[in-house]
Amino acid sequence: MVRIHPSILSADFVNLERDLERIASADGVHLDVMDAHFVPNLTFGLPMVQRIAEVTSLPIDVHLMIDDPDTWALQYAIDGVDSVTFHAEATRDAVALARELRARGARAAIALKPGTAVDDVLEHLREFDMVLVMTVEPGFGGQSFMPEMMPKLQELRGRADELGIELALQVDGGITADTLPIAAAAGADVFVAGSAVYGHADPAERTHALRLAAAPQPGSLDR
Ligand SMILES: O=C(CO)[C@H](O)[C@H](O)COP(=O)(O)O
Ligand SMILES: [Co+2]
Repeated sequence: MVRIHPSILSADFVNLERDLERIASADGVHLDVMDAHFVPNLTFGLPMVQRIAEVTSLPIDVHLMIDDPDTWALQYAIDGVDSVTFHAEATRDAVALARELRARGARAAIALKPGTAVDDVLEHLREFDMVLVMTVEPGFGGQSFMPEMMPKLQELRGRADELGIELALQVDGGITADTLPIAAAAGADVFVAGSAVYGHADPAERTHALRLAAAPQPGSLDR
């Protein structure tokens, strides 16, 4: 099943409740937590995630771009948070952290920066509910999609199919109505979009346009 998860990174933080209502037809909302250490940008932390969880009924997908998620990620497994994603590059023991997140009722997800290979994740694929393949360098919205990440998606989807496990494959960075079908064809099924949704006057319409872009076209060989 295709899922569209707008990122509020490009929303109006002063009118956030209004901007959340504008994406009511989405499947989830993606919250980018950045600490100005793991990535060279600073956004928000747990108090903001807690408050958003109080005002939206959308499942929340937290993307932690922070150092030391082994220490901090569990705090984000609160009511309303569907999945917590931590970066492979920042984590000491990804399997242990994923198990702890699951024990707390959150879906566990691991993210890979563009320069990070899939090998370690492939070895432990059953431990994760979702893998996030970054299609930009994490830190900022509005960057260009990296099509060279598609083999990672193909490899992950192939291994998940071999193992017979349900694995969500998320892409984040530069997703538009033009790039989404490329990622979908490579095996992605959860699509994060920040500027493609909130960089336009009508985020509801843009959310709908992304969903249409994800629908298999007649005659295509897409999954
Ligand atoms: O994790 C992120 C950046 O590190 C954001 O989720 C992502 O970049 C969304 O922005 P856009 O769709 O504009 O690329
Ligand atoms: Co993100």
